[in-house]
Amino acid sequence: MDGPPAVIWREEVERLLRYEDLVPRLEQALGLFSRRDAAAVLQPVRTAVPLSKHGGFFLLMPAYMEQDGVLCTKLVCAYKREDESSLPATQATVMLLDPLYGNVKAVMDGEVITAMRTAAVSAISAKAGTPSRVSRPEPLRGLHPDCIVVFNLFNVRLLLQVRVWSHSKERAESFVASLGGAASACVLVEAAVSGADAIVTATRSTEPLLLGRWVKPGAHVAAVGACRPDWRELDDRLMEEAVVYADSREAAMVESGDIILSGAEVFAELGEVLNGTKPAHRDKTTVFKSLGLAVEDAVSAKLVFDQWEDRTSSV
Ligand SMILES: NC(=O)C1=CN([C@@H]2O[C@H](COP(=O)(O)OP(=O)(O)OC[C@H]3O[C@@H](n4cnc5c(N)ncnc54)[C@H](O)[C@@H]3O)[C@@H](O)[C@H]2O)C=CC1
Ligand SMILES: O=C([O-])C1=[NH+]CCC1
Repeated sequence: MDGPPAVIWREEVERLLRYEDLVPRLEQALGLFSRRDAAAVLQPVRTAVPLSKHGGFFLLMPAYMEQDGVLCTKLVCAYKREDESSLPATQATVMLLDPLYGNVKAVMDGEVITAMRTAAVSAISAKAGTPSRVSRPEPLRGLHPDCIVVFNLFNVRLLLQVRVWSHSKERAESFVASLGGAASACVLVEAAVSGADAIVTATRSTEPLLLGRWVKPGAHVAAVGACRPDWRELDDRLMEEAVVYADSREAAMVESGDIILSGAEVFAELGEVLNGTKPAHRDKTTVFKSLGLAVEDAVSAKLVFDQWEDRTSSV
């Protein structure tokens, strides 16, 4: 495509990206990534530039999928500080390029892509790591449509009850309200997680806030925050007792405070489980350390761009 890049912003990305298209592409991309086949995926560990003065960091996340003809990079800034700004703590922009000439085909909002692909990968990990005994025939009703789509897609029908904790009571309550009411806010982390089959941590905490002694044996934890080597969400006990999975081994050894500081070993990548080369220990306590992969953004951006081109050419 000649000419200036397409600019595809937030509302349009929200309209164009659907979990039912995204999830199979992510499963495939995670599997390809874990094969370490350079013709399928070339993705270095991302470049991180600390923004110490502002309590944040800047990440450059390139990926090249030769066989699929996808060349992409995401620029993302994430902050741990709390302030009065209404701007989100994680801000991202994705650029899709033509690998043949290097011209930029599209510049698109990366916040929706980041939020959706991260949630979908957590659901993929829960599908792999949650004991089958918690399955039930019908998902909990009344949840936000996004949750229902993700959980239905995977047959992860374990939502008997949803409990939410935030260090801000107002945020926990507003999140519960956004889920459609079929959830409850808890004042203590322990109350939110005790007895749970699946736990998601997605905070900007730099200290452990989920303690192993609260986690039911056999539970699955998707740990999404703590993406810097000195940040933590999970304590040493949980890291020692769990079988630990990660999206990328190399990234985990460089970026994950929960893994580096606890000395835990990464048993397998999620892609290896999806490829069938490593087992999912469903009946043990499992931790999936999510850091976020450029290849997840690349397949998401390709989906958005293909849909955008289809719509534009049919007008
Ligand atoms: N694994 C992945 O693929 C991705 C990870 N992230 C990471 O996930 C985390 C959450 O990101 P967003 O949802 O964009 O941020 P957010 O600001 O929307 O949500 C983070 C929540 O953490 C809370 N928080 C802040 N400090 C805390 C503390 N000390 N203890 C407990 N809670 C605290 C905030 O009040 C807020 O409710 C960040 O660490 C971010 O870097 C973000 C995007 C992708
Ligand atoms: O993958 C991602 O986009 C991010 N991981 C940590 C902060 C943002």
